[in-house]
Amino acid sequence: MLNTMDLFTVSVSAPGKVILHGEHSVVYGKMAIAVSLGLRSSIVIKEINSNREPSVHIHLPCVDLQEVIPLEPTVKSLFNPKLAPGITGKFSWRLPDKIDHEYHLRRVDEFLHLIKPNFDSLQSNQKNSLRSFLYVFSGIFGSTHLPVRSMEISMGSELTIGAGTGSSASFAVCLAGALIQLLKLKSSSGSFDAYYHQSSEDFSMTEKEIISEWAYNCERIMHGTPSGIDNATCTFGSLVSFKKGSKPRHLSIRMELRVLLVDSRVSRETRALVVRVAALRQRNAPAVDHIMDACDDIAHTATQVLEKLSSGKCEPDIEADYQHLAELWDMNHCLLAALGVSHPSLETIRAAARAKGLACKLTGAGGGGYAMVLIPPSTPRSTIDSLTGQLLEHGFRVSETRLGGRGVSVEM
Ligand SMILES: Nc1ncnc2c1ncn2[C@@H]1O[C@H](COP(=O)(O)OP(=O)(O)OP(=O)(O)O)[C@@H](O)[C@H]1O
Ligand SMILES: C[C@@](O)(CCO)CC(=O)[O-]
Repeated sequence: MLNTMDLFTVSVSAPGKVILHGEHSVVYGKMAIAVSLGLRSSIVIKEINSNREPSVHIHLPCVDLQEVIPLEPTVKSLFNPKLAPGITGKFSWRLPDKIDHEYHLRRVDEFLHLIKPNFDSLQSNQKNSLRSFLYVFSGIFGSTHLPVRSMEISMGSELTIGAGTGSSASFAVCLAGALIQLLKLKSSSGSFDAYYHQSSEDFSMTEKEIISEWAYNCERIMHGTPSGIDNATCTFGSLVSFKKGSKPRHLSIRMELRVLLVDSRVSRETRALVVRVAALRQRNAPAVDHIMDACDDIAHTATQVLEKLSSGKCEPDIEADYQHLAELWDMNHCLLAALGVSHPSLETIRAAARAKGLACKLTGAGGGGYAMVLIPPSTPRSTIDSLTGQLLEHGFRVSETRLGGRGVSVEM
């Protein structure tokens, strides 16, 4: 019999991400680099004693959703996920890349329709959050013998949802991280199958790889064919480089780039912008291919400069290295503008930054969304405050944040 001593609470956070270089060109096989944001999502899972039917109480204020999911039918319908066709053995939570994704997702969808007959009338962001929750919860706990009990789960985020800063990956990384942390605590606490003799307070590299893969599966639920760069960046933090068809590469950059992250408040659709670039390329293939090659060179050079800056070996060059980065940001923005994915609001932000001697580029698909202003360490506080004031007056949203911070972490 479990007593209150066995009730666990876990708290986990994960960053959002921005693309530093390689947006659009990554679609054509070039290198992209993304970096974690200082803005984070967080989750708290609290096991509770309840006299009512054992249930999971989910509170997702960012998508305006509050749900109670009964545990017993969840266990019956969704536990024991299957391995993908052609793979023999038994599924384990350590093998998210081996799950029969389509089948498990289909079971989750059928189950949600069963317990929530009005499921189809929910907004699509609410549906995706619920699907992702049940998918990961049953995928992880459904392959263990650990007893599941009533719990309260609540999630918050400092990120704007659906604006290109990786809120979906950050959400999924938090979720998978917290469930794995709970599993660690439960299995190290008693006489259950001991996955861990001792539960550590943070995630190991192997656990991070597992978390990133669960989050990748959630990204598939949200987007269909994600590249994998978002979940990797939100999990590992720091800098991730990515090329289509290869595994994302985690680069350990021990520095934090300071930026002003400016929300143009112009909504845009990534898919439409990608189509616009494809159409431009169809009419002007050689010119567009040269632009993509130039973006690729910029991504490679920027990686080298960042690695140099982070090595800490060359103190006297810091100013020059930041100047080099600024130059690369400027060139990259202009190349993206040549592809037709800037926007008057992004140009207004850039002009204000340039008037203060600061480099600025759009990030993500463009056409609106976010711009980033690079703030070298020597920038006077008064310059940052004055630029922020001007941008706010134009009606933009501005957050001063750091890029390149820690990835998924257990909060004390
Ligand atoms: N804090 C959260 N709580 C619940 N659901 C969330 C939360 N954050 C993100 N989501 C889910 O992620 C979806 C947003 O994914 P979407 O890819 O549209 O935006 P993004 O991840 O911010 O942008 P991008 O993928 O271009 O960086 C939401 O619709 C919701 O389902
Ligand atoms: C524009 C794009 O390169 C980045 C969008 O964040 C599209 C993609 O990589 O799928």
